[in-house]
Amino acid sequence: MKKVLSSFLAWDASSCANNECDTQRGEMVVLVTGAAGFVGSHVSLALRERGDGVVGLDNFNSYYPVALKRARAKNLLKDGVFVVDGDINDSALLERLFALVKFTHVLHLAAQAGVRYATHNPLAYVHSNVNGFVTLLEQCKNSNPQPAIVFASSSSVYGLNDKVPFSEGDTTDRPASLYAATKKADEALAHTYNHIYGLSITALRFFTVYGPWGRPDMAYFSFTRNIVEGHPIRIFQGPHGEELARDFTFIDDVVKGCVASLDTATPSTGSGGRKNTAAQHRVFNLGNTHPVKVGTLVSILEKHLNKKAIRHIQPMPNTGDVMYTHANVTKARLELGYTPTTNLELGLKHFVKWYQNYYKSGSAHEASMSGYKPY
Ligand SMILES: NC(=O)c1ccc[n+]([C@@H]2O[C@H](COP(=O)([O-])OP(=O)(O)OC[C@H]3O[C@@H](n4cnc5c(N)ncnc54)[C@H](O)[C@@H]3O)[C@@H](O)[C@H]2O)c1
Ligand SMILES: O=C(O)[C@H]1O[C@H](OP(=O)(O)OP(=O)(O)OC[C@H]2O[C@@H](n3ccc(=O)[nH]c3=O)[C@H](O)[C@@H]2O)[C@H](O)[C@@H](O)[C@H]1O
Repeated sequence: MKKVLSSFLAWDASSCANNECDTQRGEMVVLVTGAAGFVGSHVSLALRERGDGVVGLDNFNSYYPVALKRARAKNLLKDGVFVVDGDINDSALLERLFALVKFTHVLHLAAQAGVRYATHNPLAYVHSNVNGFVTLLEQCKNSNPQPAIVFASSSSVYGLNDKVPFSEGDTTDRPASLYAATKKADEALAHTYNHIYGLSITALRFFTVYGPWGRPDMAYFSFTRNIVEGHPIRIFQGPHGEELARDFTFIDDVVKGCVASLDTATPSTGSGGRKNTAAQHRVFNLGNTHPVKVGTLVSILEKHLNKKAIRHIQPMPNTGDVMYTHANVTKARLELGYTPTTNLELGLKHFVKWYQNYYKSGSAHEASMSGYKPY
């Protein structure tokens, strides 16, 4: 594997041996799990572009079109990021990878995402989000040096809370979906590994992230496809006819939040499974702070696509949705310098341009969601 990896990597892993990298200067060596995914591919590119060492890991599962994941990985390779094809549950693979590369940081984004699909395939969430996370944490715990970990949690952990905007200190004990419950479990596991082993861990609660190279299972993407193809779209509403709203967050803002989290992550304090002193344990909201109704999102898409949607308004199915999300990002602003700058109007313009130029005509337009038809 060393030969295969080194021939693909555009950086010199030996320069970061013995943990001599200066993270303040951006000289990090980062394992990005879920690198062929939407968020992972964007952050990997951003890290690579500023000179950090990046190795990806992704199992290229077929939750949504694999061709899209392969196309993202192909782009990454052009910039010197090789994505290892493997599962985070494969502890032997992780051990080999960590023996080969002295990672200073792990950006853990691999997960079974999607709120509603959890009612169809709950065990996929347990496999990737719970078992997989523990397998990765065990590897980090046993590594020497122990890398600092930044991982994707979710706005969904706020569940049925109705106090808005959501702040990091709010309770998260009423998850509305199994997906949310697994992300809540991840946050609890992070606390434990920090407490016992001194692992430095940061949880990032993303709020409905969208943009070019996005996820075809998400509403903005499937709505676009259906509008373009002349199919109806379903817009969910609450039990009393209320419109649902989301704090839609543009990918470039989320990338900046991820990079700032890595840059401010302190090293873990344990080594080879032994704890020395307490290390960093942080939680941040990465949202946009301006919730928008789903119907408004559709109107913006109609404008950019210059085509009317066929709207079917329907009661929200009982599959784990919440009515409303809204991030308070004061903590992220103060500690990470995080300030979202792209509004939904502009962000969807970027997405539609990508969809029309690449996706519609590209090779990634294949259906492979294992028979699951979300919309
Ligand atoms: N996109 C959003 O709106 C959003 C919102 C909140 C949280 N998140 C979280 O952010 C992270 C990234 O989300 P995304 O939108 O890029 O999703 P994505 O599905 O595009 O990316 C996840 C990647 O992880 C890979 N993966 C899944 N299970 C794996 C496993 N067991 N081993 C190795 N690879 C595996 C998948 O193949 C995929 O490429 C996820 O943890 C997700 O739960 C996303
Ligand atoms: O921030 C998160 O924590 C989550 O963000 C994302 O979930 P959601 O906010 O549910 O995004 P998305 O599916 O785009 O639905 C958007 C809106 O459209 C509504 N919606 C959806 C489908 C449909 O057919 N009709 C409809 O009205 C729907 O009811 C909702 O109101 C990620 O997928 C998830 O991984 C998770 O991490």
